[in-house]
Amino acid sequence: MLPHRANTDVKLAGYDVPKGSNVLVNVWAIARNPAVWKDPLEFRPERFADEDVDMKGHDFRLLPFGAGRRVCPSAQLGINIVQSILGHLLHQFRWERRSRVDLFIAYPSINPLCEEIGVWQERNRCLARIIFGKIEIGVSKILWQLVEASVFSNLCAIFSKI
Ligand code: HEM
Repeated sequence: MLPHRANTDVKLAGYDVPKGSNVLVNVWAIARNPAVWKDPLEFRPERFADEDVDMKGHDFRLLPFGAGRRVCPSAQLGINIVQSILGHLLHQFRWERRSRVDLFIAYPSINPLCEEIGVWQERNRCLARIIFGKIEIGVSKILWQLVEASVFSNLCAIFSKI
């Protein structure tokens, strides 16, 4: 989330937050808090199917689009884009799942599968790979490229020539 600023003195969870303070909500830590999520380091996306979790800022356990007055105004557009990209990828390419071990995400320094801490994150290793002829591409890598540069159509054009 972007930095927010307290526009009044406020007491939050027992802490005094003076007016004018810059507040950084550590969404990374919330998402990995075992008090919030069961087995938080386990890559188990179906956990979201088991629970009714709002992701547009009403459920503070999951805040991909932030929350409050500065919540992402294009949350629904973002969701639609990601779903569309994923649908195209699943439809157009043959997928293979890597070993079970590779599906786990661990804290940095414990495991080479770690993520770097930063404004955004990219997995060190891919969770799956796309096979296209002799070419293999890590999914995290390709998704990264798609989101960053919107190169999906270019990518398809390139692949169709190989
Ligand atoms: C999956 C895609 C997206 C994600 C995960 C995302 C996430 C976020 C997050 C976390 C914030 C900060 C909210 C906060 O600090 O409380 C934000 C703000 C914002 N996003 Fe997005 N966003 C996405 C797509 C988009 C798209 C497609 C657009 C525009 C077409 C967009 C426009 C904005 C704008 C203008 C803000 C600033 C809002 C403000 O400060 O009032 N976002 N987004």
